[in-house]
Amino acid sequence: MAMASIARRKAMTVFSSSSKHLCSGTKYSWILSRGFASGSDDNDVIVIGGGPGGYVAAIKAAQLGLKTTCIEKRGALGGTCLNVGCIPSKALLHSSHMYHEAKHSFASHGVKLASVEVDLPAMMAQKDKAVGNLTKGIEGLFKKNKVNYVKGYGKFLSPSEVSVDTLEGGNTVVNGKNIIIATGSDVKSLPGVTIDEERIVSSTGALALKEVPKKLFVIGAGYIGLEMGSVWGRLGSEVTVVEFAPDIVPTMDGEIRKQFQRSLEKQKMKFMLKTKVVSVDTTGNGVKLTLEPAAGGDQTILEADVVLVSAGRVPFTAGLQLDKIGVETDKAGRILVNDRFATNVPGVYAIGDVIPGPMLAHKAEEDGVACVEFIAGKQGHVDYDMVPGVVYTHPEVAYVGKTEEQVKALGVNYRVGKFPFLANSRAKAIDDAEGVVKILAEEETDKILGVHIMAPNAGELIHEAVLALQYGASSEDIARTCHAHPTMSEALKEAAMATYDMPIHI
Ligand SMILES: Cc1cc2nc3c(=O)[nH]c(=O)nc-3n(C[C@H](O)[C@H](O)[C@H](O)COP(=O)(O)OP(=O)(O)OC[C@H]3O[C@@H](n4cnc5c(N)ncnc54)[C@H](O)[C@@H]3O)c2cc1C
Ligand SMILES: NC(=O)c1ccc[n+]([C@@H]2O[C@H](COP(=O)([O-])OP(=O)(O)OC[C@H]3O[C@@H](n4cnc5c(N)ncnc54)[C@H](O)[C@@H]3O)[C@@H](O)[C@H]2O)c1
Repeated sequence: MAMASIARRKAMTVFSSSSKHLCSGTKYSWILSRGFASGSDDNDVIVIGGGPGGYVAAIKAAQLGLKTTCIEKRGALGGTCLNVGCIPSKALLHSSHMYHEAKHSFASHGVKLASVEVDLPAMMAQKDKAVGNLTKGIEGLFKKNKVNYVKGYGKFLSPSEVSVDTLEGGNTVVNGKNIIIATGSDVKSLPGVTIDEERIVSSTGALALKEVPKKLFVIGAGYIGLEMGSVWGRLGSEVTVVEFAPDIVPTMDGEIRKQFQRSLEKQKMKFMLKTKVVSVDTTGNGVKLTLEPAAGGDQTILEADVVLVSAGRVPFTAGLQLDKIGVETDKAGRILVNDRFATNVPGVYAIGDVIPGPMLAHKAEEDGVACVEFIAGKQGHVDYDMVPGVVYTHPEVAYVGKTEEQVKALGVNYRVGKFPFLANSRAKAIDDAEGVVKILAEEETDKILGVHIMAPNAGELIHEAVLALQYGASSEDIARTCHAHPTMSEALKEAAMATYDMPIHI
């Protein structure tokens, strides 16, 4: 019966009424009434910003037959994610993990090495190669899909005209019926902490340090702080993370977060929670930090070689001249959009990090596709409740849906099923068994509400759970689905069994 319910729900849930961006929309009929270009030089769609939101929107628009131009100021496509974010950080996470494994784990697998050394320039070169290949790949996709690419800084002259100061030094004006703002985000600065990208670095500087700092101080225990802290910690830095909040990664399920913090502490990462940085002094050789409890109290002075500022990111709209056309933003500077990504100015849309919602590349991509589908008169679909989050440390932590704290706050009766990787045969076979799968399901219906995984490859394992949530599956649906043996995925099946019944292997 459970299997049948998967198919039944499939039809119901993908385009369910709870989906965020599905409006039949007479209210927004002006979007379509602007029409598409017809043989003039005008574009159907102009996209400002070539990051995961912008470049994906541009390609999709072209695939839908719309004449499309993408304007990007950095001289390379892929945005923050490909150039100074997701890709270079994952390259360094992988390289530093290999070094750490070679140094600390290979011998227990019977692989003996005379010596293991870090060659930082070679590590950086491998990262740069990965970035270069991928950004050039997007240029290739633009050519293949006939997206016009303008390299330069875009600013609005009117709701249908964008002036571009080109990287070659000239200026050109691009016209379009529909304009999508996909200008992304930038690092959030802290008062009294001036980023010089050498001793006080943002994530961009932390991805390109010339030597391994002896002491690295990280401000903010979020995604960037923990990922980049892991990279440099594995390469030999003493890493201390200061966090204003009482917990690391505030969006994570509390129980998983505690286990995760213990795991990072075992890797020698130190945490100072409920603490704030009062000032940073760079007049001497190193950096002197004055710290204070978040609630006030005695100050402490610490020294570090490098300080990473990773206290969040803010939407980036500088120089766009939004005020000229009257686009509304909220107090945080995020562009306000309706369920179809339309701003208050007819014909102007916004997607990705520059609008409210999770600041994640895959969310920006989904926004981009849905936005141009609406522009083309089709239905688009993005559900922010179904956007997975992954912290790419070792082990990784991945999650989708509600945390236990959120389920409790909703007053829903629920069950919890857990399964540790210590009881998973594949994890034991490869001697990498730290972690757990935790599933939350509604007691009455068994419908899955949230899935939280800490495991070496949690970022891959989570997608079965995302699909299950998206299709409204029950824990029994997952438990009765055949999983290959021996795989880490079997831990998800066992956790599902533990949710509505009993697991076999523990
Ligand atoms: C260190 C780091 C690691 C990250 N890792 C991950 C990860 O592993 N997974 C994940 O999902 N997310 C990750 N992120 C977040 C991810 O990078 C962003 O969510 C994503 O890039 C947002 O995409 P976007 O298209 O909205 O904006 P962006 O990628 O910021 O792209 C916006 C682009 O617009 C351009 N632009 C801005 N203004 C103008 C203008 N006026 N004219 C022309 N061009 C303009 C910018 O140059 C930029 O290239 C990471 C971020 C950082 C900093
Ligand atoms: N793996 C990924 O998907 C990934 C990786 C890196 C970045 N990102 C994205 O980039 C964004 C930015 O990353 P981030 O780590 O800078 O932000 P974040 O929002 O993930 O974490 C920032 C942390 O800094 C803390 N903080 C804020 N002000 C502080 C202060 N004054 N002192 C001490 N702590 C302070 C916050 O409480 C929070 O825990 C994230 O929102 C995330 O969406 C994602």
